[in-house]
Amino acid sequence: MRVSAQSLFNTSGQQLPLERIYAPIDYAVVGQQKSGTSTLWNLLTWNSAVRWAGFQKEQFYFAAEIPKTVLCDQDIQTYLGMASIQRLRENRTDALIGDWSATYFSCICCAASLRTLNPKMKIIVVLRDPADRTLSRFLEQKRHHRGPFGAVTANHTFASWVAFELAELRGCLERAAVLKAPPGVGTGAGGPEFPGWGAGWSLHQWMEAQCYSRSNIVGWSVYAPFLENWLAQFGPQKVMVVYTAELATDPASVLQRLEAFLEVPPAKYNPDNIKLVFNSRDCYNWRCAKKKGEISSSEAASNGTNAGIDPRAAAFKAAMQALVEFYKPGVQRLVQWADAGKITKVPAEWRSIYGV
Ligand SMILES: Nc1ncnc2c1ncn2[C@@H]1O[C@H](COP(=O)(O)OS(=O)(=O)O)[C@@H](OP(=O)(O)O)[C@H]1O
Repeated sequence: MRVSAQSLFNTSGQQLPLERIYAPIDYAVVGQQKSGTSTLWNLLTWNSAVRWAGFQKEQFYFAAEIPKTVLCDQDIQTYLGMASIQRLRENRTDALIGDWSATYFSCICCAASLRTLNPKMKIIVVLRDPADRTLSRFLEQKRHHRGPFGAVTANHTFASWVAFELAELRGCLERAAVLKAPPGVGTGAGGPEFPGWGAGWSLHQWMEAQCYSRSNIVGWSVYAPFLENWLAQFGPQKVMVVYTAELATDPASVLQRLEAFLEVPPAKYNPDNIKLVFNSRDCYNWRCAKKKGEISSSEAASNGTNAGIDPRAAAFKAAMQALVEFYKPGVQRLVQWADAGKITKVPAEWRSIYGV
């Protein structure tokens, strides 16, 4: 990126220190994809002390949508240039700069890369009811034929896709289980509280996490291994979990909590604006805002596709139930961490839906 000498001066003619312009990012909202990250981006950045890296919401710099594009050893200098863009644009270096790539949460090496970039970085994770996230991502791909999973889902209904991806995942997990260390070897008693990639995970845990990270629609909703990995690198004090459900019911509290976490002065938000929903199934775009009442049901939004999204159909109900069973152990782990005060309390609905 080219920087003119002029752009290094702020409006009052004072020189901006180069080491601040090109300083690493201060925080990252790492995902999860399809959990309301676009809404949060639009809401939280109404606070002028909170800015983002690059020109748009997501950079996909260290990981894109498909795991094979994970690039944890990407060029640092270019990345620092991305961090400088909003600082230069606004002629200031006092705002926080964050990376909003929702693909990082499931990227196994990204936590280590970001910690190397800035060990003081604050990490924000947005989590949605796992089965709902899966449905959301599937529907998006059905409607976006040119999306990364548009072609492979084209001939599938939701039920047939869930059966297919669950079978793939279970096969992968079985192969990973062969690597399970015998008792007393690897992590376990005496190991770190939150092990992660390069930070205490055994080969078995690494491969298991890979199974989920290579399964974008179903596997990315298994949050526990990914969250454990971020907690391993940053520790519970620097990782804040927010749930989509709270963003829906009480966005003002979520924003206040995040401002306190990021240690920025609180902004005054327009009460109507913070109720908006961005990037919904009725308008796939990071900046597209809808009022809640304007968003159609998943069933209605799937009209014209062969997605088979019908809450009354036995096949659809069975697929949702299969997902609930599959996600239950992961949700259980989140509940344990929440009960131990390590992460934000899990929404009450999750406890009843997942029976934990
Ligand atoms: N406030 C609030 N309440 C309830 N639901 C919400 C909210 N904000 C976003 N959403 C839903 O989150 C989905 C979009 O998530 P993301 O913006 O993270 O998607 S993306 O990863 O950037 O593609 C998208 O889900 P679907 O509509 O099911 O596709 C949004 O409707």
